[in-house]
Amino acid sequence: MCGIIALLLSNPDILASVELFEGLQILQHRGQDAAGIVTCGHKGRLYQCKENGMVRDVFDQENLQNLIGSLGIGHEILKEASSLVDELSFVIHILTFHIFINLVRYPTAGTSSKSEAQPFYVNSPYGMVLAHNGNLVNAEELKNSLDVRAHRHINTDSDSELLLNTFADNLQQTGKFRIYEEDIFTAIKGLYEQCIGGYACVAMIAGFGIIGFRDPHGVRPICYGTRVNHDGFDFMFASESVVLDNLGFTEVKDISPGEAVIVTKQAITKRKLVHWGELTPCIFEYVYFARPDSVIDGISVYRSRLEMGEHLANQVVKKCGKNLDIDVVIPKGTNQFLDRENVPDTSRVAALQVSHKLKIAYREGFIKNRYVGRTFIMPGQQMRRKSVRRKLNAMALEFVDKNVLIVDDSIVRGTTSKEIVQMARDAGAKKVYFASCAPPVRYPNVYGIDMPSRQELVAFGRDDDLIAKEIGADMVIYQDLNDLIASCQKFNPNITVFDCSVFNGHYVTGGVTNEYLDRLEKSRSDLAKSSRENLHSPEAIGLHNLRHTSSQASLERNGWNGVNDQINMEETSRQRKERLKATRKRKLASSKSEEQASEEQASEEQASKEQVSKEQASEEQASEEQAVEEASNIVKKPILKFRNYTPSNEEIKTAAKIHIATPNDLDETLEKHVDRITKEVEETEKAKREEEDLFNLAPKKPNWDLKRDVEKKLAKLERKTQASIAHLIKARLQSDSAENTSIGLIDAVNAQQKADLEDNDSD
Ligand SMILES: O=P(O)(O)OC[C@H]1O[C@H](OP(=O)(O)OP(=O)(O)O)[C@H](O)[C@@H]1O
Ligand SMILES: NC(=O)CC[C@H](N)C(=O)O
Repeated sequence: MCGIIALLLSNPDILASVELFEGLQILQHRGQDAAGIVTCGHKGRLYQCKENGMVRDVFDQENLQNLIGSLGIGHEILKEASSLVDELSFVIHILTFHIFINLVRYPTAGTSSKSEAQPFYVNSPYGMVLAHNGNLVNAEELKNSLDVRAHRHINTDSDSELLLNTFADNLQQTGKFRIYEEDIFTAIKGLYEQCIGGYACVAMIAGFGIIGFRDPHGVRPICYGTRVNHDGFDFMFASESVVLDNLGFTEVKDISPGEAVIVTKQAITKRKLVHWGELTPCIFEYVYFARPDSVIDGISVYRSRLEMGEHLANQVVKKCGKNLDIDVVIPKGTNQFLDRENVPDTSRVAALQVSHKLKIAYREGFIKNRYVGRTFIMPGQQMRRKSVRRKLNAMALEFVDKNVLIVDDSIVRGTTSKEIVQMARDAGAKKVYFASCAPPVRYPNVYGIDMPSRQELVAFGRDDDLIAKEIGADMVIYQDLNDLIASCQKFNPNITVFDCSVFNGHYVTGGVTNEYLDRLEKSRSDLAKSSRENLHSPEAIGLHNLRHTSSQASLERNGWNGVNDQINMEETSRQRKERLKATRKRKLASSKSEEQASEEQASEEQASKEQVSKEQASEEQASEEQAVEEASNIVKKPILKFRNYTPSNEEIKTAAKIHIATPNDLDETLEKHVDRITKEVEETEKAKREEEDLFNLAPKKPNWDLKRDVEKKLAKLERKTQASIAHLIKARLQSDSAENTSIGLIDAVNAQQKADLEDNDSD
């Protein structure tokens, strides 16, 4: 699963990267394995930073500041890695983590190399980048067609590269030197017909704008919103509405299936391009993936989870009947702290409702360590299992001598349920019942959730009793699929079908054959990935940046998604600051000419003499600032500016200019705003035209064949022209109110004019 964002800011001097970074942090629960941002600077040049790791590991103040431009797209991804064979090999791999991460991680499509981290880039027919959430089921056919028909070189196994190249190829077919919205719509319409699967995409065309589009069945979520401020209007696409809410965007809408929305500095244009699809959003978003404070396709995720709890309580009563002997309802886990980086406590909302409905006490018996990420989206079975233990801690008091009902959002591989049932027993529970808000997961997901192998699903080929036995529970109680659908549909009855493929094996897009599922299983099961581990897989060419070392070091320190989390925050931040300092100095040194460097040295020496009484630390600081200032002659870096949001990252906070929007900022309607901008543009254009007229007095160049004959006449004409220009300038200077300062200049012009006239007469 991935989180995607695209942002266009009206003020060209504000860095889009800052809010893209904030947005990706808010979407961290959708993917923990890699993150990337690409921005577009003033001259249409693209800047990028993408790397393996959590958002906080990939970006820092320096690389955010180097992501120049007021528009950009961001992406974070969940990838999948192989299971490690046994506990011993797990330990070995943790110790040699740099090798581990290069060899065994694996995404939903393609490999896990950095070069396959999104966003992807192509340079033809325009500079284009794309990021997506989802998965294509006809990737092989597409790849073949792009090669044979379109002659496009596809360098990775990532389906994002295929989507981007299909889009680019379709644009190329329009044969235009400059594109317009119409051409983009034509290209995306073609893409809808060529690409089968679930995909929500954001793209950016250098120097043009940003684009959001969603597959014709609307399987994966994507929404957009606008924000009006003093500079104009800003526009953002995001996977979940919570990002838009947090960053102050309003008028939030979902992109409908088969629709595309194009946003430039001048206009927002949207169009539904195909009508053969029907909105079938993935129901697993509501069950597990999305944050409760998001609204997807008109359905509040939080409300749908409450409703799931209501229905689940009915199932408990149905299954236990008169023997209902539960003392306490306990959710799978409760976060130790509540802050914006937290992953959602998916089971908690439903568990509260179950307790309420059954009138049985609710207790938070499992406390979560927030530094350990979401285990379901972690690489490898051993790691998932170990992480559940590290992440959750059972409070014995809440379990001892009790019959407990543990409520979780889902049981997929059974890793979590098995571990926590055992933890409950170890803590002294008498009986352990396990209730799941989702029905049994029996089929693979092919639309972007990494559940590729039927064999790995604990419910595959097992009934409820066998599942209970497998996870060690006294009883397992599942949600009914119709009840799950009703829980979501209640809040948007217009949605008649959901993608429930993991529960019923029905794939709404078509094109998912048994052969495809077999292929998928063979290539992406934990077992298949584990044998890949031993293969050497060199890095493919990709647009990745030079941060491998630091990022790998960070992974070595923090472990994969926080699994190995002996986190020493101070040490981490100290090392990061040192790295930053060194990189900045290196960059400055290499980007300056020798002359500049020696000038700088001289001025640095001067500065240090003047400050000789100050402490060494502050001297260093000053010279660094001076160097940065000089470097800004090469690339002028705009100020980081946050709006409607106070950053949590201290480093960024100190470097940023915080601007909290007042209600007045939002008073203006979009229409009024656009009118105002139009007027401003017209006035500027008019002024420009008037200015230009003065200089259009210069004669046009003669035809070369006539030049010989008219050369003399031309020379005379030129002198006369000069005299006229001088005359005009003089007239303007005389009318100038600051007469005194103009006198010298008028005399000079007079003299020049006189000389010209004498020269003229002599002809
Ligand atoms: O049966 P499994 O294969 O273990 O998968 C299901 C579990 O995975 C998820 O937890 P996760 O730790 O990923 O998410 P959370 O942080 O939201 O609790 C989910 O909430 C279930 O507990
Ligand atoms: N989880 C996802 O949405 C995966 C996106 C894409 N298929 C990739 O593997 O990069």
